[in-house]
Amino acid sequence: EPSWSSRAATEAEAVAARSCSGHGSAFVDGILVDGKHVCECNACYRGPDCSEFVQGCAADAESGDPLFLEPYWRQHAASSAVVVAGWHRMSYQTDGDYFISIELERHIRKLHSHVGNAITDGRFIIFGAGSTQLINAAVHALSPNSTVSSPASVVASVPYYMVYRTQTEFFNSRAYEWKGVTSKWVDKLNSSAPNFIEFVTSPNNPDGRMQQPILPGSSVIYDHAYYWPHFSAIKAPADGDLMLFTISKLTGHAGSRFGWAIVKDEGVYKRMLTYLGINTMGVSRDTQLRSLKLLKAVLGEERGAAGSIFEFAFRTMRERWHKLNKLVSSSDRFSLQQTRPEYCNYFGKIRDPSPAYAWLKCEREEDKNCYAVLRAGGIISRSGYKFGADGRYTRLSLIRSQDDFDLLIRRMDALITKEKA
Ligand SMILES: C=C(NCc1c(COP(=O)(O)O)cnc(C)c1O)C(=O)O
Repeated sequence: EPSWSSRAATEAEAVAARSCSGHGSAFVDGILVDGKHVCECNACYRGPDCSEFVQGCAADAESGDPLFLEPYWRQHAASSAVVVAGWHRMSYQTDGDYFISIELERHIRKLHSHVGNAITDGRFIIFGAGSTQLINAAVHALSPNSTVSSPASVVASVPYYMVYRTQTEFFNSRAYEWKGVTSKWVDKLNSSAPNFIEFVTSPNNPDGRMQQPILPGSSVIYDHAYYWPHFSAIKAPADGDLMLFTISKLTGHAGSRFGWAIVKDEGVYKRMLTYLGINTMGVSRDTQLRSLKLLKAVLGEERGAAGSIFEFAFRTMRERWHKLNKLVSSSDRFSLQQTRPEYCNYFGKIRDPSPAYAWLKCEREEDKNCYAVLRAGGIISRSGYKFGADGRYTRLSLIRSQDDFDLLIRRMDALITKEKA
């Protein structure tokens, strides 16, 4: 009698065996045509096995969809797969308090200690459905009770990740309000800014800069989504009062919707827990199971070993940055953010830049809308306007699939070559 899990394993193996020419994937929960799971193709590929390139297709460099890590997980299939029993954690309750898995929290602390990118001792950890859910949970927790106090002012430095603004405006709470660019307030305020909540993204999305708070006395939400060896030298463990991390940019599993916050103050932590309890009663237990499996795979590898996730991710991002930088440096029409090699505690050496995004500037006077210039060249980017910046800038995502990146380079090369003709 086959074991109860063998049917699930057989089904997963059969779907994994489906060839999509390396330009797509079939999924166990994908749709079936003639009893077979269809191939879901990467952008610009089509056909039953995704083998057909769509001529003239625009390169998609718009979102930070972290598929650059998919090849790594295909190479580590056995250590990262998990079977979910039909009776797995059916209860609302988990073994830990507040809908949090004890083992997953323990592995997160172990991971930060291994990488050396954050202090977790003496801090509280809370889970969110992506760090996206924790962004507003943190704003809520840091805002004063609106019945007794004026609303908190939420600010961020340009260029900033737009969700800080779009969420704050969307929730339209009496407890807080979006007040725009941090630097605008530095001169206006007297010595301290007790009622300000400042987002500090470090490394920054879109330009990769390491950032520090600039408003004295503000409450700070440090967003360290990209503070991993993939994208940044690890210079010291982050030690902020409230820090956000996400599995999306660590393992690439944006679809699992798992992020966490590391919080120093117990009152702030409790208010975030209340938010998560009321909002969703915690993060899916299936997602917590899978996230634990992925972190165990990551922690099972030797520091910086060839083929380990941090080595694979850094090598991939460094090569992509090097290729794009070389191309753009040959043009006087475009320029990129300044980067330089830095010493990394994780790898124990000086390492080349490997940012997740290119912050591209159109240098010609007439090119006021850089997004449009690239779009005309068959490249979909994310306009600087969306980061509160000038339209002369636009962001290129470098963390997407190899197909997306290869096409981006092809289109960028053609655009630059044409400019020289
Ligand atoms: C996907 C993109 N950003 C994800 C992101 C997030 C959201 O990550 P999730 O944990 O996947 O919800 C949070 N913080 C920063 C600074 C981010 O850049 C993007 O910018 O295209």
